[in-house]
Amino acid sequence: MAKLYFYYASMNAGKSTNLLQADFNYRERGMATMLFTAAIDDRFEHGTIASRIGLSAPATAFDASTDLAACTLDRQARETLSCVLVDEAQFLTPGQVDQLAAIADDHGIPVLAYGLRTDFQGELFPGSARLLALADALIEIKSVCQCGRKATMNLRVDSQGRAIAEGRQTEIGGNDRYVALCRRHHREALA
Ligand SMILES: Nc1ncnc2c1ncn2[C@@H]1O[C@H](COP(=O)(O)OP(=O)(O)O)[C@@H](O)[C@H]1O
Ligand SMILES: Cc1cn([C@H]2C[C@H](O)[C@@H](COP(=O)(O)O)O2)c(=O)[nH]c1=O
Ligand SMILES: [Zn+2]
Repeated sequence: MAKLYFYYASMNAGKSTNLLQADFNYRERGMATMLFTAAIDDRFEHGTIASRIGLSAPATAFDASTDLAACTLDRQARETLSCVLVDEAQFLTPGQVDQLAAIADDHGIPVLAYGLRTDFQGELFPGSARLLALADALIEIKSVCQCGRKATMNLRVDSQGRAIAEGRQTEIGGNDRYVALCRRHHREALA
C-alpha cells in the first residue's frame, strides 16, 4: 500500500535538498514523479524547488485553491507516476493534506511531503498539524543549533538580527529572516 510520508524539520535543515535527491533517485530509474511547491514562496523562480546547496527542479505551484489530487490524476492520465513530492508542505490547507492521503490510498502513489513543523512562535502550521495527524510515517530531518543541540525551532529576526515575537504566521524569507535554534535558545531569544 502506498504511504503518505511527512518529512519535517526547522528551516535550513536540508528539506528541499532531501526532496530533490529523492526525486532524482526515482527519475534516474526511469520513473516519473510529480513535484509541488507553494506559489507564495517567491524566494526563487515561480514554480521552482531550490535548495541552498544549489540543486533545483521545476514544480507545479500550489495555492489554497489548488486541487492537488486533480492535478496529480490529470498527469497520471498521461504518464504513470511513481511518486508525488511536495515542498513547503506547511502551506497546504488541511483539505489539501486530505487530498494527498487520497492520492496514496485510492491511487496507490506514494506521497512525500516536506515542510516546517512549527512557525516562529512555536505554533503548528495548519498543513503540518494535518500531516502530523494523517501521515503514515513522520520523519524528522535534523540540523544543529549554534550550541550543538538539535535545532527544532525557527526564530524570526529583523534586519538587525533582533528577535521578533509577534506578527503574521506567514512571512516568506530565508537565512536573513529566520534562524533555526534549539528550544532553549529560541525561548531565551524571545524572553
Ligand atoms: N555549498 C553547500 N555545501 C553543502 N551544504 C550546503 C551548502 N550550502 C548550503 N548547505 C546546507 O544545506 C542545508 C540547507 O538545505 P535546504 O535544502 O535549502 O534546506 P531547507 O529546505 O530545509 O530549508 C543547510 O544545512 C546548509 O548548511
Ligand atoms: C518559521 C516560519 C517560516 N515561514 C516561511 C519562511 C520561508 O519562506 C518558508 C520556509 O522555508 P524553508 O527554508 O524551505 O524551510 O516558510 C513563515 O512564513 N512563517 C514562519 O513562522
Ligand atoms: Zn541552542
